[in-house]
Amino acid sequence: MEKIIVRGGKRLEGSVKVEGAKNAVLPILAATILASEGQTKLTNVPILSDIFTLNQVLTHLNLDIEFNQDKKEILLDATNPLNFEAPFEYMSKMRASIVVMGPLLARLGHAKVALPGGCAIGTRPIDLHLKGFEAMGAKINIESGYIEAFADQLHGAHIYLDFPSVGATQNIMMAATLAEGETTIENVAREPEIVDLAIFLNRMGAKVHGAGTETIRIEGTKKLRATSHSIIPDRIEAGTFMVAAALTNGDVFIEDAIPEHNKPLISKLREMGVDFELHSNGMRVLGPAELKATDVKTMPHPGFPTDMQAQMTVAQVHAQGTSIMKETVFENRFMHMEELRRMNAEFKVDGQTLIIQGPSSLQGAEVSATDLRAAAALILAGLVSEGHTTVTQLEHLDRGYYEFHKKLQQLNADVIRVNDDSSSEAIEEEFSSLLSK
Ligand SMILES: CC(=O)N[C@H]1[C@@H](OP(=O)(O)OP(=O)(O)OC[C@H]2O[C@@H](n3ccc(=O)[nH]c3=O)[C@H](O)[C@@H]2O)O[C@H](CO)[C@@H](O)[C@@H]1O
Ligand SMILES: C=C(OP(=O)(O)O)C(=O)O
Repeated sequence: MEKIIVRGGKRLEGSVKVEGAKNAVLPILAATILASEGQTKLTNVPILSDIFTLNQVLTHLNLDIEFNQDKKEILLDATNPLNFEAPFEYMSKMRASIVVMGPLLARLGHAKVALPGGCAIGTRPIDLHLKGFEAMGAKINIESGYIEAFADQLHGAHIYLDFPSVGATQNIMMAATLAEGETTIENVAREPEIVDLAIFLNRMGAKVHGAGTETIRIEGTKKLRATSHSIIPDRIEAGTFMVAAALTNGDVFIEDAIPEHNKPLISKLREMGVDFELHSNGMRVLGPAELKATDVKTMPHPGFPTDMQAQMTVAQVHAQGTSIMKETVFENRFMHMEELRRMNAEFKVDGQTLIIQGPSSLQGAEVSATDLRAAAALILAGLVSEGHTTVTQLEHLDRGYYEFHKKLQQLNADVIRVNDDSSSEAIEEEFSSLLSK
């Protein structure tokens, strides 16, 4: 096991490049199941544990996969006879693998997947995915922890989502590409990752219209073929570096960050006193000497993203004045706050709302990452804490950030990643070696 140790106090400066988006590549990998002809080539693929997990699922389903990590490129071939079952062993590792269900149902008329269950941030049901499949003619059985869906031929349908769920929009959209007739889905998710998936599907020969708006219309086709696609940059990784620059009075250029994808975050950080220079190949972020308090409410896109909530709370803890954070997307996404409390953060929790009294003078402590974005938030907090902050349970970080400590080092931060049992001499030596880099 490894841990990250942060020695606070450094101003972040320099340039950092973001990877391809985890939340875009996962559904696109699942969509390759739909191609009954040719070999798919995906580029700008991030090297993350979630990608390896989904590749295991796809390999189990009998796709041929080659991941060239040097080139950040994956080749996939789904022309073999495919299996219809994604077992618990893989589904339990990553709930996002539920997105194989729509493509399997569309391509094979049969899908059996282990129920994904909840996770640290909430219960995360999949009722909306299943309602969509049923509306398209699928029969659903839930038994012994597995969901099984059958449909000789899916047909088009008119579906209204009670909530603009990202996963349900993706699953239903993929299922509809090979359905007979036209499917309309209303109140869909509008995230940039939905648009990237629609572009990919249309390159495969699908007819998806309206992605990025509230209504998506899909004309079913008989067959889809493999294609090539470059994954969009990760707006949440970019956002995490924006907060890092904001916190440390930094001057950071975030290469490949797309301002359009991060409007609500940029707007809130501007309110807090952060300056931005927006360029065609990225953005320069200039953190102020002192951040101002601000109120934030998470919402489906184009609202403030829940995946930036934890990182933003660190900026609020560090800001002058009282800030509010209201989480409306997940019911249990404040677990990182109790870890921040050990670092001296001052706040109150009132249900789904945080009242944050800043600025807290943060003190380094041993803290544990409870989920992916909590891991990033605790490391960010370490950057502005006195002394050393040790963050454990890095398996959460590795789901969504590639070499996060190295990218922070490149920006001048004192951050190291060491084995759990490293001696204090070894740790000091590792920090000293940063000076010579
Ligand atoms: C791999 C991936 O892309 N993950 C993202 C995706 O997750 P995911 O696709 O799981 O998130 P959803 O948009 O589906 O979930 C949002 C809310 O809707 C609820 N819900 C969802 C489906 C359903 O059938 N019934 C239901 O009640 C969920 O419990 C949650 O409270 O979008 C989330 C919201 O932006 C992000 O935080 C995740 O990073
Ligand atoms: C919650 C997240 O991912 P997932 O939906 O895969 O758990 C995230 O990316 O912050």
